[in-house]
Amino acid sequence: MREAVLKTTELTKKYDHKVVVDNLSLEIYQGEIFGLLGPNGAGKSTTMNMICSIVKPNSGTIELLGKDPLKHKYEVNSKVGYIPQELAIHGNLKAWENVELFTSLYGLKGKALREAVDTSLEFVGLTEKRNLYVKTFSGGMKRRLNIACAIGHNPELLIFDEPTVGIDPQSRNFILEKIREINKKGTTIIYTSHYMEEIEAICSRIAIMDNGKVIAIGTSEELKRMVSEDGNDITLEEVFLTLTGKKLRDYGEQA
Ligand SMILES: Nc1ncnc2c1ncn2[C@@H]1O[C@H](COP(=O)(O)OP(=O)(O)OP(=O)(O)O)[C@@H](O)[C@H]1O
Repeated sequence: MREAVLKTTELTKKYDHKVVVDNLSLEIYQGEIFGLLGPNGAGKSTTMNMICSIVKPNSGTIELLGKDPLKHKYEVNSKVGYIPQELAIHGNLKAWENVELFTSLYGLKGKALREAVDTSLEFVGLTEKRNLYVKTFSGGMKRRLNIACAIGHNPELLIFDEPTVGIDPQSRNFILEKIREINKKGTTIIYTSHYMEEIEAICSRIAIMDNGKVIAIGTSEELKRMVSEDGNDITLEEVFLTLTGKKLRDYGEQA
């Protein structure tokens, strides 16, 4: 039987009276690259933030690596890496200082910390830029550094929240290759993006989320067969639009 790295049961989050994550029950298995798709405001980041104990659920449970992250906060969170949508890095620190700062939060010290910083910078191709201030970095370099800050403690689960926003195809391709490489070493990955081709290229299973609920889940082929009989004549984007509709989301209730 496959081992669930993450299990959410009826997870719910409300802001004021609006339910933004609605009774979400989800299982993600060891070794997967699991893709999470959804229109703006679907509840993807809120879900990721609850999994990482950044946002507290109103109800429901989370089991992460077999434990309740609220009861075993340090133990569980030290095995998880989170690459947030908003860049977390500091422009007035050098590249290595950023990686050291974030990696030290997971308890690494001394030689182990120095080695983790070197390995992480090397992994994202920034060794030669280690002494530069981050405010001088291009968008692609910042995105790569954002990843370096989350991998030094060798997490068992890595969560990427739209890690390729606003970067060129070369940087994007580099990041996707690196995610595959990390996964091959055994790390389970959760990946959210609006880029369907990225999700299709790297994810073994995909969930489509809308209005706080998972409305479809499966491999890319299974999702395609949900809306088209043979599944060959349809793209993932067409599946997405068929299931979630074409109404713009960022105009809220007025649209
Ligand atoms: N701190 C907050 N206070 C109030 N409302 C919030 C807060 N954070 C998120 N929301 C609302 O919750 C809903 C879900 O937001 P969330 O960021 O989880 O969506 P998302 O699927 O990640 O969207 P996107 O693709 O745009 O990143 C949105 O309506 C958003 O405005």
